[in-house]
Amino acid sequence: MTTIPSSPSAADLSVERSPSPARLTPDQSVYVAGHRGLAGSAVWRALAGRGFDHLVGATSSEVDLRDREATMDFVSAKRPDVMVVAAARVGGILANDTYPAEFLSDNLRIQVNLMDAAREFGVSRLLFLGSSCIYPKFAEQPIKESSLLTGALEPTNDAYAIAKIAGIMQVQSIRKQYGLPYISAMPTNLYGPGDNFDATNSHVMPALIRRFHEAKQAGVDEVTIWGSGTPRREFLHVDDLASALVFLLENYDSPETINVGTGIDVTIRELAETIADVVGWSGRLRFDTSKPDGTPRKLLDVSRLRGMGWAPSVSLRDGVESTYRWFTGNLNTIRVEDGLVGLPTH
Ligand SMILES: NC(=O)C1=CN([C@@H]2O[C@H](COP(=O)(O)OP(=O)(O)OC[C@H]3O[C@@H](n4cnc5c(N)ncnc54)[C@H](OP(=O)(O)O)[C@@H]3O)[C@@H](O)[C@H]2O)C=CC1
Ligand SMILES: C[C@H]1O[C@H](OP(=O)(O)OP(=O)(O)OC[C@H]2O[C@@H](n3cnc4c(=O)[nH]c(N)nc43)[C@H](O)[C@@H]2O)[C@@H](O)[C@@H](O)C1=O
Repeated sequence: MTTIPSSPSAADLSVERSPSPARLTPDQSVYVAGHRGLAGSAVWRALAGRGFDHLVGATSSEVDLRDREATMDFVSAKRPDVMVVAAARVGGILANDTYPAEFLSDNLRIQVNLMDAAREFGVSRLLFLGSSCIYPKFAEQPIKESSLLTGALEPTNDAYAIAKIAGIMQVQSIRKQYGLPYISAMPTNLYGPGDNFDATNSHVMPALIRRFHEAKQAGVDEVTIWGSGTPRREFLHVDDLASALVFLLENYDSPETINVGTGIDVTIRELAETIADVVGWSGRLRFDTSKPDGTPRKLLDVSRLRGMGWAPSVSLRDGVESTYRWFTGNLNTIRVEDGLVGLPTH
């Protein structure tokens, strides 16, 4: 188990803090694109908790961000001061592997439309959310931001990764050509309240929370885990993500993307055992190796962000426990595309 690296010296601190960050102030209007999602809803909660009461949001049925005209019209009408780009087509390993055409097309259109509109209609500060899948499949671990584009991508999510890399390039191009302080951040695997708990298209954490819960409810004594259980993943609670993103909006102004994570990873088997223990289920784990493992390891080097003075606060055990409490308290409203055991299909 890797321990979180100690914070570098004060000298390093001066290297990363921007000379004049465009500070966030509660009187500013902030458009959180994707404000109902796992990450977007956490950012919304974090800003609201800091007294931001000019928050702007729209559902995908109100404004389909793949539609350029609708996106331009919305941003032109709202004229936000700040934009957080947390809207995207998102899914786990099987969803990415099954629908690469939509993951590429939808995400390119959403981010291009949003960032073109931001530049055109005077958004003074923007943060684009990428993902740790942008890095090479066999990047040296922990993965530094400088390893971007130094090797082949993981095939199960290369379409999504290319879209995200294009988003980083769009931020850098707007900075270079228009001089706007737009930034991008690369989070590790996220989890927490508001996640997508669909059995097939979700990420591993919500998928297993639901699967162990349903196994406990149904009294079954075996649960299937996809893959071999040997891949390692790093998991950041989404409230820690939101805290990091607000910190970056206030303190970071560089073209280089920046990793956001905990610096600690576990095997999928260890994760499954933790979730089973939290849910209170005991039985046999069966590993279905017909399902893809994906990248063997995806541990981010978070020393730059740590060196700026930010640190996560939610441990994996505490995060799984609080997420499971949220899950059981919101069974009637959680996002699934099929029915939960004992509940009608939404
Ligand atoms: N989940 C994870 O593990 C990780 C996520 N990220 C990144 O964080 C960001 C958010 O991901 P996450 O919160 O997990 O995703 P979610 O699926 O939870 O939320 C995505 C949001 O995007 C909105 N959206 C999707 N398509 C459209 C559209 N066509 N028009 C308008 N809005 C749309 C949805 O709106 P609505 O609800 O109204 O339909 C939803 O609010 C993404 O950029 C993702 O790449 C990065 C690393 C890890
Ligand atoms: C954030 C990141 O998320 C995706 O990459 P990923 O980290 O591989 O995503 P994942 O959470 O779906 O899987 C993690 C591991 O877990 C194993 N696993 C076991 N059992 C289940 C299971 O039941 N569901 C899922 N989804 N995975 C399972 C699974 O086999 C794999 O080895 C990218 O597509 C992209 O979206 C991206 O950027």
